[in-house]
Amino acid sequence: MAVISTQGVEKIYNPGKIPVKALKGVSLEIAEGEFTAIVGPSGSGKTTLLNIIGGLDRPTAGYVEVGGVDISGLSDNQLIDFRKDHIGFVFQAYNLIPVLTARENVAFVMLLQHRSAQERNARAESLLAAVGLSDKMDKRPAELSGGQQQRVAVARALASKPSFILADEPTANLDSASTANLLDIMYRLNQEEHITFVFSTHDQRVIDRAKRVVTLVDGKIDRDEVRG
Ligand SMILES: Nc1ncnc2c1ncn2[C@@H]1O[C@H](COP(=O)(O)OP(=O)(O)OP(=O)(O)O)[C@@H](O)[C@H]1O
Repeated sequence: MAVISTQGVEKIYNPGKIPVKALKGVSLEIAEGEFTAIVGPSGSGKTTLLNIIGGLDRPTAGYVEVGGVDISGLSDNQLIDFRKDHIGFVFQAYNLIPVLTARENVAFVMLLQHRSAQERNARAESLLAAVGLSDKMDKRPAELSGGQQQRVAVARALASKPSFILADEPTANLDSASTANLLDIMYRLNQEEHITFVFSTHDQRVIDRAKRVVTLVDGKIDRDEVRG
């Protein structure tokens, strides 16, 4: 079954007098368990597409279904609830909360879902252990390296038990050791927990690990390659 389905998605930004056509009819199906990279030149529409799939932005035209729900039919409030329950984000715009520890950052998402304190703590600890941060649970973001912060972001994205994880440039600004580490974690979660990952990237090391590579050029899908 498709977890994500877009049909003829168009996005026109109109900040000034000249409209910018960021997406020009994108039709894409992502099945459960995929580990898919969205690649393409700067400005080709990767972030715009992820924002639309994640319900952070609405398309100008076209249809978006996530987990069988037509998200274009949801009100803004319904969309907020839908995102919270179904989608894990590892976005740069979704930074960690600086005054909270790693454990509290992960647990916070579950507080919004009204889970018990016991469940929040237990799950936060097991997720942070899964991303190799057992010894950093009580550190605040400023006390962690960029790679460690990204791993907290992955743990936080998983906390809500989402249908899938969207990651916008998850390895941007990471050194090679942190990139390899984060990729291993994402890959393992995909293989062992069957969590669907869709991520945009410029990073060849990340592209090399993807099982499917969708290339956007100028707002359209130029290539869609599934690897064996
Ligand atoms: N909020 C906005 N208002 C106006 N134009 C925008 C906005 N966001 C993006 N654009 C434009 O839409 C096009 C696609 O941008 P987008 O950020 O989706 O590309 P991208 O492939 O993610 O780029 P990069 O790899 O540089 O992050 C670009 O021409 C960009 O300038």
